[in-house]
Amino acid sequence: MLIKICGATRVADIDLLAEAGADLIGLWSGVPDGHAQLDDDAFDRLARATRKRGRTPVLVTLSRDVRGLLARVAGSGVSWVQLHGYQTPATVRALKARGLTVVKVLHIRDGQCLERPLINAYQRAGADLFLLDSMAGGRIGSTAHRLDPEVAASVVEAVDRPVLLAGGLTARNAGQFRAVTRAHRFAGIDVDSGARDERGRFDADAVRAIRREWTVGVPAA
Ligand SMILES: O=C(O)c1ccccc1NCC(=O)[C@H](O)[C@H](O)COP(=O)(O)O
Repeated sequence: MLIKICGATRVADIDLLAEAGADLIGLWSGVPDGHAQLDDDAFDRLARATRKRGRTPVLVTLSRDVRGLLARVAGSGVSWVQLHGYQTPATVRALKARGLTVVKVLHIRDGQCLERPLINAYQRAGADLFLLDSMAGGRIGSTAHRLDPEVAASVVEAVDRPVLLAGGLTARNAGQFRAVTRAHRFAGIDVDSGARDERGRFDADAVRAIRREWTVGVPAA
């Protein structure tokens, strides 16, 4: 299974996350006012540092501007894109046409998956993976709001692509999601808040504990 940690802003973050066991590292571009938004130079530098450490950088974005996204991936050599906003299936198709690996986020609010009617269209457009994330307090990411395990299990059953879970995940709540982690489509987890200390800095012990607890009983890929 994959461990994705989201929101690196410094090369020191990349060093820490790579050493602690992250497989994928989320770098933000096109997230206005986001706490981990990067300018283009910083994005390229952190993408290079991530690859140099043998990890996969992921462009995490709210943007619907396909030309802008293609320019960003061309400039940085990043090949994974996480569409975290309300991008359409057409956006997924346009990115897939350029050979990118596309992760489409499905938002869960009040127990409902907002994009459920679009799941088949995203699949036909070529989405490689889905990422389930919780919405809370008007925010659509890094909410630290725990996804409901039963709702997560029902969405995982409804899709035909591998799924990453997100939304308030920590080492401590791994046990609540065993029904999901045993599912054939479960591909891994994505964490921001739960990988940080009280000052908001990434915490290597927290990342190691997340890896240890979430891989219990999950066959190695
Ligand atoms: O954090 C945001 O506000 C955000 C905004 C736009 C795109 C992505 C965003 N968050 C990134 C993530 O993918 C987080 O890792 C995910 O939401 C899980 O966060 P957390 O619940 O804090 O573990």
